[in-house]
Formats: sequence, structure tokens, C-alpha cells
Amino acid sequence: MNDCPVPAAGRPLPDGAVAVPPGYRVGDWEVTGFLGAGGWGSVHLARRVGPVPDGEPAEAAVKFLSTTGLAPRQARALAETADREVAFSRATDHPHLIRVLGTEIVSDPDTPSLDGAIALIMELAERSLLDALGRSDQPGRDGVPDDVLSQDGEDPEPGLPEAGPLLIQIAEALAHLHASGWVHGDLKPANILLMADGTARLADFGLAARIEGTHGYAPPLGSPDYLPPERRTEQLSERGVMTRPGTDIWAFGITAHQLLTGGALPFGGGTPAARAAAVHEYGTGRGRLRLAAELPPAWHAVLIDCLAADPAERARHTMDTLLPRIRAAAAETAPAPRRVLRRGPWTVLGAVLLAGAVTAAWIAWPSGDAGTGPTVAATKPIRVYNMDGNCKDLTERVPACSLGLARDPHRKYAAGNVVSHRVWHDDVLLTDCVINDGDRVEDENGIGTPRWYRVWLDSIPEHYAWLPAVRTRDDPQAPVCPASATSPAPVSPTPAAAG
Ligand SMILES: Nc1ncnc2c1ncn2[C@@H]1O[C@H](COP(=O)(O)OP(=O)(O)OP(=O)(O)O)[C@@H](O)[C@H]1O
Repeated sequence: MNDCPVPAAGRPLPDGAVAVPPGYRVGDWEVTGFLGAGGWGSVHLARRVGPVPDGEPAEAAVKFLSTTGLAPRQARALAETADREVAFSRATDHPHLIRVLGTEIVSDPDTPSLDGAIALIMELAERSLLDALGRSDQPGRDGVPDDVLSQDGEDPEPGLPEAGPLLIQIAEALAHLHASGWVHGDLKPANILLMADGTARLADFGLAARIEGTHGYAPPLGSPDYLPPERRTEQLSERGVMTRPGTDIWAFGITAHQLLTGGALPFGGGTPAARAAAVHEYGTGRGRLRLAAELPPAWHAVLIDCLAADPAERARHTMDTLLPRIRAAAAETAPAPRRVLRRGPWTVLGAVLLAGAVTAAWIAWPSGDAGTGPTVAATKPIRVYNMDGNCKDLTERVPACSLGLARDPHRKYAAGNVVSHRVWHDDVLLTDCVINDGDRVEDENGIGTPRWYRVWLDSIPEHYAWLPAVRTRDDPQAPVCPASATSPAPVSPTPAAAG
């Protein structure tokens, strides 16, 4: 961690991040740089001041959770989050869990943004899995280890070469903490840290819950892309929402699917809200699980069990019983020595993981894309329908069964007029309006309509695209779009086939 990024002078830190200048002292630690920011605070590199005790680290990561501007209830919740992190870390000790070294309450009346902040001192990692992958597409900041970059132009590998060993380590950590009576509650690539030796450690225990009997209670928070279907309907009591080891098993299934496929989330949809709706449909039996075609077959059965829609069905498996199967699948898909991976999939994985990295959102419908799209309240789910019977019954997302979304509904629905995001039968999208005078599109039975729905996607630069009405059986009663809505998104220089 020698070249940790320090925010450039004048560059604003992300919302909610606390600016902590280099040289700032907290307890035995002195801040030396900036590591990153999350939904709750900012994380800084720090070095120990004075002699380093035997067996203790000289450097650490310090997460500052600022209480400035918070209502007393929110400040209390934040303090509880920090307490949970420490209690969790004390109760659990494992080579694949980040160790919390201690906490400090900052007392600094001269610096109001820091006064009263909670400082969590943690073992230092190299980077998070999300950081490593998400930064790989930035020029001059190669987040991809050299040994996985192709020098010979081979076709890209679909998944992460080290996915198998990393997933074993993640599963071992989960098995250990479940056996110790805890649920992590917020497993996702952003919370999996990679150490200097390349091993993985789980971090971010702010939503960890103690299990009493079969379940425990956690705050009603989480990252929507990683929450199981039952979370949407779980009753909120004074103690929070019910959580079980199956919550982590589900999140493990989603994370594994991403690591093994180059970033694909198993539930389609252009935004976290649309994907949450798809998970909900799946949970109610109206939607189905479609694993990506690139997922190595050895992993299918494991992921199907991790992603069982019914929590009771999922509870038939524990991380302990899954571990031998995970090890077997990893052994079967172990990369050949010196396997290479070009930048492409890492870039895609980074982009998708970043898109899915919604931090600590309230459950129910996450809020809309402020500034770029409508609020979620103004959108309605719309499910994609593919007439082709062969495609309808597939349980994999094969490219031949994908459908295109148009950039401009008034131009011919054809190659060159579709966005990069493909959709499949049963995908749930979010629409906010409809037009009735677009290009007339006919379905396979020759029935045509000039009706198109505008759908919102966070994975494409254009933010929205158009679904021809023949590609859905839903009638979401969307209002007619204002004329300004149909100004076309820019045309892609690389034509893609419409579906
Ligand atoms: N122990 C650590 N060592 C090194 N870097 C860390 C450590 N913990 C966190 N980071 C870095 O700081 C960033 C922010 O971490 P933080 O836990 O605050 O947020 P997050 O997990 O990304 O999001 P959220 O907590 O909102 O879900 C991480 O993405 C990672 O890059």
C-alpha cells in the first residue's frame, strides 16, 4: 500500500466522506493517506505512532464514521453499527475475516466535521475486490495484475482466474462465522478485501447479526443486488428484520455468479430497482433463475442451491455442507498454470460491479437516479417477453436468445439502432412512459404495433432505451412520454444486432 491515492486538492470527496488530512492523529495512529469512501464514511491509511508491539501491524486502515449533521437517532444507529463491527470482530477470528484492531471516538471541537466521529481501526488490505476490478478501465491506473493480462491476443476468459480459490476462502469465512453464531448480512464484492498475498478477507461487519436459534435481527439495510427475495416481504420489528445464515448463502451465490462469469448478475434488469423486482418475481414463483451461459457447468448445482428462492429450501444447505461442493467445483474449473486474461472482461466486470454497488440502501424500492432519470415511484416494472419457445424455456442467458433495446424508437429497429445492454425473456425492466407513434415492429406472428416503452438502465451511458411493445405481454399503464423524451440517444459506432 505504498501508493495510496490521496484526493487531489480541491477535488470533492464523495458524499458523506469525511476529509481527514494527512498527519491527523487518532489514538496511536497517524493518518497518511486516503483509501476510499463508502456510504457511511471514509477509509484512510494510517501508521502507528511510537513503537510497534510484537506481532502487531505498523500500518492500518482507519474508517472515520462522522456523526456531524446526524439526528441523535441516526448518530445512535451509527454508533451501534461501529459497536457491532467491534463485537463481531472480537467474537470471530479467522484468517479470512478482517480484524478490527480497535475503535476511538474523535474529540476535536476545533474540527467540527470530525468531532465526535467514530474511528474504526482495521487490518490493512491491498484493495477491495470491487476497487481492483472497477479501476481496471482507467487509463494509467491498471487494476489488473500483470499475470492475468494477455500478451498474445487470446480470447478473453469469461471469469476471474482466481475465482475458485477466492470463493473457497469466502465460503470458509462464512462457515466459520455461521458456526460462531453470526450472520454477515452485507456480503458483496465491495466488502471482500484482497490482501497483499492475494488472499481474500471479508470486511464491513456493520450489518452483522447474532443468531439466536435459527435467526437473528439486523437493521433494514443492505445492498439490493445481494438481498434474498424474502427480505422484500420480511416484517420490520423493533429489533429490525429477521436474518438467517441463508441471507449470506444467497449473497454468496450472487457474488460467485459475478466472479465466475465476468461480472454478470443472475437477475437481469437495467437498474438495481429493476433487478430487485426480478428477484421479487422469482421469490413469488413468477420469474425464474437464469444463470449466465458463461458460468462453468461445475458450479451450476452449487449456485442453484445457494439461490433457492424459498428460504426453507435454501436452509437445507449450510455453508459447511456447501464447502466440499465449492471445493470440488473450484478444482474442476481451476485455471491452467499461466492462464491469461485480457483486459476486456475485467473492464466489464468492474463496470457491472460498480453498477451493482449500491451502498446500504433502504430496503423496498431504492431511490431513483437523481438527475439522470425518474424517481422509482414514477416507474413501473415491465417484463420482457420472447415469443421464441426455445428461448422461453432456457435456464441460461444464451446470446442467441437475447433481445435488443432501441436507441431511437422512430428509426428502424435494426442493427446500429440498439444499445449495448441486451435483455432476455422474463427480465424485469422499469418503464416511465410510452409512445404510440414509433417504428412499427412486428412479432413472429406478424402482429405489429408502433408502441414503445421507455426503459431505464444504469449500465449504459445513455441511461435509457426503448422496448418495443411486441416484446412484452405487460400493460403497465404508463403515461405517454413528453416529446422531449424521444430525442434519440447517440448512435453507437459499432452496430449490434437487434433481437
Ligand atoms: N481494511 C481496509 N484496507 C484497505 N482498504 C480498505 C479497507 N476497508 C475499506 N477499504 C477501502 O475503502 C473503501 C470504502 O470502504 P467502506 O467500507 O467505507 O465502504 P464500502 O464497503 O465500499 O461501501 P459501504 O460500506 O457503503 O457498503 C473500500 O472500497 C476499500 O477500497
